[in-house]
Amino acid sequence: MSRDHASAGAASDKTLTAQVRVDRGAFTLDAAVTARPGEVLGVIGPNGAGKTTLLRALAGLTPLSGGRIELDGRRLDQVPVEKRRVGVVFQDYLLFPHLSAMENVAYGLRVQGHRKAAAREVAREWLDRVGLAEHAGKRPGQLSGGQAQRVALARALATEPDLLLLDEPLAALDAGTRLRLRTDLRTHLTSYGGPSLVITHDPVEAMILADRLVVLEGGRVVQEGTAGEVTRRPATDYVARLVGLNLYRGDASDGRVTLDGGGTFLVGDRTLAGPVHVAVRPSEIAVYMVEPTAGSPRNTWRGRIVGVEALGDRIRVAVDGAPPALVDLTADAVADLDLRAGGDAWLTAKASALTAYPA
Ligand SMILES: Nc1ncnc2c1ncn2[C@@H]1O[C@H](COP(=O)(O)OP(=O)(O)OP(=O)(O)O)[C@@H](O)[C@H]1O
Repeated sequence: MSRDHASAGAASDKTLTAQVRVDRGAFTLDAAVTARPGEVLGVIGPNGAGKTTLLRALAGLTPLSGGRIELDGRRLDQVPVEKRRVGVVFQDYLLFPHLSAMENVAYGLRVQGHRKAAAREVAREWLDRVGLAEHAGKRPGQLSGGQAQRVALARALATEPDLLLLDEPLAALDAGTRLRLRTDLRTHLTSYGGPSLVITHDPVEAMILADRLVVLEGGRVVQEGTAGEVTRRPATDYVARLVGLNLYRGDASDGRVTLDGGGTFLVGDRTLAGPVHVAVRPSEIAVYMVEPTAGSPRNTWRGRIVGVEALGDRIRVAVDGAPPALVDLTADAVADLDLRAGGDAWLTAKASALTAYPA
């Protein structure tokens, strides 16, 4: 690293604390996010949830209607955009088509006031770090998607930003390239040292890249936590679908949950009372063609098969009943049971296989 670059900023000691409000006609984003130095915050949510709006607001590209953005207690939202030291990787990278990879990376440093030679030296180092040393002279049009992504990442990191923001950084890549770059990106995010925020549609990507997840829906944070916390106890139908869980709402009393949509579940926990969620993995539900005889404490209910579809190495069966359920079976089991859409089936789930928690 050149001397004037090394002295430029210290990304590693700043915590992001933001309360962001953006009014956009019918849509309002009102979300609080925090990220510690070195922490990668994954932002997930359905289309139109406000993920990009959040990122643009943090970057200063969309004005706040309210709230504040602080880095280590200092107001970032009062700093002019060009002085914010925020690195952004956009979904389509937004590289300058007429500049070489090296000039694209050097650009941000030039804007920060680095001299041309120093900026080029740092840019070369960064292209080397992302494995593109021999492509420094190429323009974006001569690079593959994966290479362009790495130039965009190098451009964002070269400025030693206090905050790093990435909007669907791997979405534009083909599946194979995405897989390879995911691991590289995780490595770069880990060595970055400042707080970073990654928007993604892909739950697997979120789990690999992020230390903690924030789920946005309708402009609000509906859940946050580690991937494990979010997937074990989804707070909304969106999260449950994302992680492939059945999620039910109901009212608990004395180890029994009366489900809002009809039906009851015996759950293991007798201490729960009042509104609860019950999450059940599709693989924890068994299917029978005739009513099973009573065994260990379990829930048994009847339903109609409304869908049978292949899902990787399993078959996912959708059953309409009280309650409805998604069930994962092996192909052999589906053949043995002679399951087909339109037929009736009995479902069972052990009380111990249900996760019940306060809603
Ligand atoms: N320039 C704009 N003017 C007015 N409304 C906008 C504008 N951009 C986005 N919106 C609205 O803001 C809401 C949130 O959009 P945003 O792009 O932030 O969502 P997102 O979670 O990033 O969605 P996606 O996953 O589809 O990219 C949407 O309802 C959208 O219609």
